Amino acid sequence: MKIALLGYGRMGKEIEKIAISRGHEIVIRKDANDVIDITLADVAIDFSIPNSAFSNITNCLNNNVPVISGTTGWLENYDKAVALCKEKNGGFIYASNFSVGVNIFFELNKQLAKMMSTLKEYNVSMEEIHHTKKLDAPSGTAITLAEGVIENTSKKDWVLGDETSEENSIPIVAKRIPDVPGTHSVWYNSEVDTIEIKHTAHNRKGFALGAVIAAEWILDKTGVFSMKDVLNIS
Ligand SMILES: NC(=O)C1=CN([C@@H]2O[C@H](COP(=O)(O)OP(=O)(O)OC[C@H]3O[C@@H](n4cnc5c(N)ncnc54)[C@H](O)[C@@H]3O)[C@@H](O)[C@H]2O)C=CC1
Ligand SMILES: O=C(O)C1=N[C@H](C(=O)O)C[C@H](O)C1
Repeated sequence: MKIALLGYGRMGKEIEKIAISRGHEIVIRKDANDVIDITLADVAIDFSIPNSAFSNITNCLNNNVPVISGTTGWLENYDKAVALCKEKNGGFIYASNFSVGVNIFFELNKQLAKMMSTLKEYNVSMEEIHHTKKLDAPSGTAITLAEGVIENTSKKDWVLGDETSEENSIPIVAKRIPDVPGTHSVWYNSEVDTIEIKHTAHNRKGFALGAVIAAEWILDKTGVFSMKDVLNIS
């Protein structure tokens, strides 16, 4: 299939390698303000920057090109993207993390949250560690993890920082260390012990492979989907 890469940075280049190895053709490599004709592509993969993701996505949907977005930090416009996708009968997938491992980790996190929900002696908190070039904090993955806990416990929201006076908030610590592709931990601390679940990405290949698999999957479909649909995780 003919792929448009919207964003040709670290992820765009990693996706290019995997897409070509799976027999696809890259017909557009859009960086910054490049002017493109999106209709040249069968499908678009957006890994750009928080300020650009929404306009990249609307350009695809307005031109009947299905679009995968992995860009984080733009979700204040997510509902508008969903509405446009429905209006245009298009195809759209956003995932804060496209790796198979993290999508399993998301389900594990929800199961653990259910089990911990009645144990009031445990306090939940999270940490995400990423490379120093990352623009947003907390990471999209950490936000999805927090949402998984909120759905299954009495927690109401999350806060960025290591302490919160709000009993109903989940504190998320964001650390920036050179070259770290992405590490996420969820802790339940009590006076007597700690339960920890952790996902460590060793490189960006898992994110990129998941995005290409999602692009292959959405090609003949219309609707708004998630990685859970793509991977058929129950
Ligand atoms: N969902 C997932 O699995 C993953 C998501 N990400 C997210 O993907 C995004 C990109 O990550 P990286 O590739 O590491 O960043 P990067 O900074 O290496 O690449 C972003 C690229 O987008 C370009 N860009 C700027 N304006 C643009 C526009 N209007 N249209 C198209 N491109 C534009 C920049 O010039 C840059 O080359 C970030 O939001 C990051 O958090 C990163 C890894 C995995
Ligand atoms: O910016 C990154 O690099 C990553 N961003 C995503 C996020 O914000 O969760 C996914 C992954 O952790 C890498």
